[in-house]
Amino acid sequence: MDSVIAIKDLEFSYTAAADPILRIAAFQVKHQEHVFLHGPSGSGKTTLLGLITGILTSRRGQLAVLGTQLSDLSLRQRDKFRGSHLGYIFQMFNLIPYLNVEENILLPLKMNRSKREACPEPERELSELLSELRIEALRKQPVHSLSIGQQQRVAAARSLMGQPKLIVADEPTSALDYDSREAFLQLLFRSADRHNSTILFVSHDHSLASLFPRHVALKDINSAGGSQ
Ligand SMILES: Nc1ncnc2c1ncn2[C@@H]1O[C@H](COP(=O)(O)OP(=O)(O)OP(=O)(O)O)[C@@H](O)[C@H]1O
Repeated sequence: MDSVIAIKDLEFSYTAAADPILRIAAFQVKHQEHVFLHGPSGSGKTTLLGLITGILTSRRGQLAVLGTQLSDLSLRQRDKFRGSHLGYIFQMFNLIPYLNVEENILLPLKMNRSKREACPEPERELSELLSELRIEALRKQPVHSLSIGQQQRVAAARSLMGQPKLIVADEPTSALDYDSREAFLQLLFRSADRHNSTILFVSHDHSLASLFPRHVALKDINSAGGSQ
């Protein structure tokens, strides 16, 4: 299996009566690629990530992640699939505010058996991630006491915990200045490469594109009209 994401003739609208927001004839992401997907606000980036992570489902076309057709899975199976194989970083990070840094990073292992099994030495992996993302000194601090940049690195560490094959990131750097974003991405890339993880990173901020070996404009793969 060469493609981590394989889309063919995918079509999606939020309601049956509405015009499609996404109509994608073909889009593939290969193993260990770092892909930057950009498009203006409202163009459908988050919707596409919702489909790839199995939070949303499409009635038309094919969408395979790691060789599994998501439409073949029930809602419960999709939740399990996401927990087992994906790591994600969202705009608001979705950290649990009253837990400390290490508790947040270890959460994917608590929630998912496959990730637990992929990680026989959780303490060692935790220490490596804390060190790689330069947050060792913060490990016992509750996340609500951290700066945005620190929270972002905790979210990145959590997304890498349990060696997910695919990491999807939805504008996780929007609150940072350019230098901090670049430094964060370099850390994320290094950590992902060490874990052999593939990255799909979406943003409306085109200035980050040059940091990625492959960039894709959503409008170039999406033939639906919408607000692009
Ligand atoms: N739950 C929903 N129900 C109906 N329409 C929605 C829903 N979520 C998003 N949309 C619409 O789908 C379109 C695409 O939204 P989406 O959030 O995917 O865009 P985006 O490119 O991620 O935008 P941004 O960069 O602002 O986050 C927008 O027109 C939006 O209004």
